[in-house]
Amino acid sequence: MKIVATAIPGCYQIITDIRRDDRGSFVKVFHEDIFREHGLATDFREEYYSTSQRNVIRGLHFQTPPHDHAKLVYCTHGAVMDVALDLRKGSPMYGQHITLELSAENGHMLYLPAGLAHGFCSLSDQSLMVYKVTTTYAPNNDGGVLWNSAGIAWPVQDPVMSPRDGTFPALAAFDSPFVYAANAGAAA
Ligand SMILES: Cc1cn([C@H]2C[C@H](O)[C@@H](COP(=O)(O)OP(=O)(O)O[C@H]3O[C@@H](C)C(=O)[C@@H](O)[C@H]3O)O2)c(=O)[nH]c1=O
Repeated sequence: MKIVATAIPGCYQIITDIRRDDRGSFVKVFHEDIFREHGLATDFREEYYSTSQRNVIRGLHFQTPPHDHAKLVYCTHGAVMDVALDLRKGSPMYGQHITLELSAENGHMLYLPAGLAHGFCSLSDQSLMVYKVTTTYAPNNDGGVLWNSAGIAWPVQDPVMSPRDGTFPALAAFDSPFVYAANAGAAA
């Protein structure tokens, strides 16, 4: 696997080696030594997945301190436009985002340090997204920023969304509890 820096400090695109043969494919998604060498968290505590139909947008989500976490995401079926938004006060990229395509075809993953919001738009009829996070689910610390308030060029204007995702504050009104630290890649 190749770990590639993005414009957001501590946030990495991870390019996996997809080994294809007559049976199908084989993809390694986690290697503790390689993650550690690059300063990425390795202490994942929970793992989950979701499926989304075409034009679904989920996000932009995070957990607040002290339950904030680093997150590794990848798509094992279909394709998504994935987004990471930097919410760390003092970060040179505060309020800015990156987008990249994650798909079963390209096998790319995204690693988000704590303090970033995450979201995606499903580009295929079915997208299966898998997550690993370094803290467990804390419903009272589960928050978000409004999907269309951060200048993201979403491919749909009228997405399928959860009611909750429409209630989050706009980025401009969001008082961030996250603070930028130089060792941004590590878990909280
Ligand atoms: C995130 C989460 C949700 N839930 C529950 C709450 C709810 O009943 C149901 C669905 O939750 P949500 O609507 O929040 O699911 P969803 O909108 O898919 O939330 C996800 O969005 C993407 C963008 C992320 O980055 C993820 O970390 C996560 O926040 O599952 C858990 O039990 N554990 C969890 O860790």
